[in-house]
Amino acid sequence: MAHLELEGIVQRFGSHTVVDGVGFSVETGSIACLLGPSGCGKTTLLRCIAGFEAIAAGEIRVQGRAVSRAGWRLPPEKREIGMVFQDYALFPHLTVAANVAFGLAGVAAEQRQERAAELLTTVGLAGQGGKYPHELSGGQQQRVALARALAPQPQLLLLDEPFSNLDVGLRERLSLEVRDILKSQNITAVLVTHDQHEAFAMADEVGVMAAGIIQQWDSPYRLYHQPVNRFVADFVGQGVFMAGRVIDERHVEVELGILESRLPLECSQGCAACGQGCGVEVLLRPDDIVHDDRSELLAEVRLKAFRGAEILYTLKLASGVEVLSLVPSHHNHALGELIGIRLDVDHVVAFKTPMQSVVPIAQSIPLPR
Ligand SMILES: Nc1ncnc2c1ncn2[C@@H]1O[C@H](COP(=O)(O)OP(=O)(O)OP(=O)(O)O)[C@@H](O)[C@H]1O
Repeated sequence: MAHLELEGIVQRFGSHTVVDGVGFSVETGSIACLLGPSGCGKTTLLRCIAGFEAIAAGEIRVQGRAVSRAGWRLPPEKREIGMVFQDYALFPHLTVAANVAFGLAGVAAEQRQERAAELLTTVGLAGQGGKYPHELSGGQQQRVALARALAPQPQLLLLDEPFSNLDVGLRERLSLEVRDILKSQNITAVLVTHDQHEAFAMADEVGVMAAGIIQQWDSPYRLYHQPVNRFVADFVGQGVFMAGRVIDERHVEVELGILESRLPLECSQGCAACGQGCGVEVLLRPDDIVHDDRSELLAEVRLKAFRGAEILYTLKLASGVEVLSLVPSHHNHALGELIGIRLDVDHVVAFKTPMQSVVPIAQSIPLPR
């Protein structure tokens, strides 16, 4: 049985529908993430799960038991749900150990201390229980907040942008550490974030939201490689769309040549019968364009972003269209330089162009070396 189930959830503020018919389920021990741009309704949905917000329609169930329906909700304190917030929300006048033990009302003092110490060890803060929150770094404070949320052994943990106050490096490391902790304790969790790196580092499944609707509920891998619509393709990962024309179910012609797909062409919007000549926009990720000195096909370096092991190049083709290419950073080329590229597309993702028009394909005229 799924640990958490949402069915047809609608939530409104006045006439503004913020969550519009959302449904998904999360298995026990699984980590799910709601990912989307600011204002898409993800925090509101998390608050509905926690019981802080009422719902206008649908049903939320925790371990098969309804906790919210239109016109009724189980109060948050009766849901056995733990929460971790963006701002840590620690009590400044209590020690770290006392913060962690706070949720253990009704437990004998000695056991509370033991449990707090045990949780602080779990989150990598052994021996720090006597300190006050202001004596800790942001990352350490968030670990305390996690330990405090885990103290009462909640059935379900909800995390609202838990790492967004931390710097990028720490954010990624802590997401992985928290994932480890949750997995080791088989805790079911739902995370809300607008940061896809955080979502990908932590979650087993991700729901990409826009305008109150889950656009795609999938594994991080499939969201990146098989986005179901242009919104998901744009929001998740980087890439460009290039005009193309379908040749057959495994081949699409774009200005760079003919793309051959190992898997049958996946055209969105139910375009199963993508036929010859059908106009499409093909998603090209930076890893689909490979730098190859031996290639006849040249592109001009317009921008470069050094990323340590790799450089993300923005390359201009002869037609003026720009594409992205992720290249090992020892291939360090200057702006304006012409470099050889070739396509290495494993799986072609195409979106039907409006009106099913047959688009003209620019010829891939080789740039002069
Ligand atoms: N209490 C409220 N009263 C009225 N409108 C609200 C309330 N809370 C949120 N909203 C509106 O609901 C919409 C969704 O807000 P929500 O906070 O759920 O989005 P979000 O995706 O979590 O965004 P962010 O990443 O910026 O937190 C926004 O348009 C917001 O202005």
